[in-house]
Amino acid sequence: MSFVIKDLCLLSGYSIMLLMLQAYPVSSFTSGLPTVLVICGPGNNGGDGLVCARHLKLFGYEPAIFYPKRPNKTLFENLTTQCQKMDIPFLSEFPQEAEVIDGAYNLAIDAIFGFSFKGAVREPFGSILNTLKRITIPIASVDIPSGWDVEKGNPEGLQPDMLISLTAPKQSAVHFSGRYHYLGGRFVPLALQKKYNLSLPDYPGTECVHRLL
Ligand SMILES: NC(=O)C1=CN([C@@H]2O[C@H](COP(=O)(O)OP(=O)(O)OC[C@H]3O[C@@H](n4cnc5c(N)ncnc54)[C@H](O)[C@@H]3O)[C@@H](O)[C@H]2O)[C@H](O)CC1
Repeated sequence: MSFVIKDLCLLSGYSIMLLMLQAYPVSSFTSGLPTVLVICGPGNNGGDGLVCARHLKLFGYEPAIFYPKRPNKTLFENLTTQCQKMDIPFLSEFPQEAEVIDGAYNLAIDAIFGFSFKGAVREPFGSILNTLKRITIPIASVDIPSGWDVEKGNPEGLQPDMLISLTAPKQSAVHFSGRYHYLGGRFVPLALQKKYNLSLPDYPGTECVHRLL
């Protein structure tokens, strides 16, 4: 099972990076390399963020990672080591002021929570989300905007510029009001698509991503 999750994290992170390239190309940033703040949560959504950061670095972005709750699991330890070996900085503290983030970064990736988020947000993530709600640089959320109920969304929560649904959009995606909605990942075997009656797009050729909005 962990092998499957690892593969899916790798594919998800790679898809996320492809979508960032499409929506926010490096060439569109005129003053130096685009800096990206990647905020990673404690589960697989955070793992997607780590993989994404690594690929962004390979494609000319300057990612920095904030990863405050690191699970004691080989998969996440290995993903962390890979980022460290690529000289991607890990922040020891999260900037409290939205203006500091706006001044230091061009983009933010919200890889805090995905479909297993439940209940009231626990610290340190409550404070982090409150700060993220006040930043003005674009936020790209992985799978579900963090703090949203997987089905009902959260009108008071983060309102990202980009949503990257993985495998299939979750029900809360109908409440997304940002500019870009992409579907990343081409992971579902036909048998599962049939079993759950999923209506997924065709991915032409070797495409792994699909623009929905
Ligand atoms: N095919 C796919 O769709 C794939 C999706 N992937 C990504 O994995 C996440 C789901 O991962 P999972 O580990 O199940 O959960 P999360 O990352 O959403 O978070 C679990 C983590 O968060 C903690 N937590 C839950 N609620 C709270 C709360 N209220 N306050 C604080 N902390 C909370 C919980 O304790 C866990 O530690 C999915 O969305 C995709 O992004 C994979 O890449 C595989 C393919």
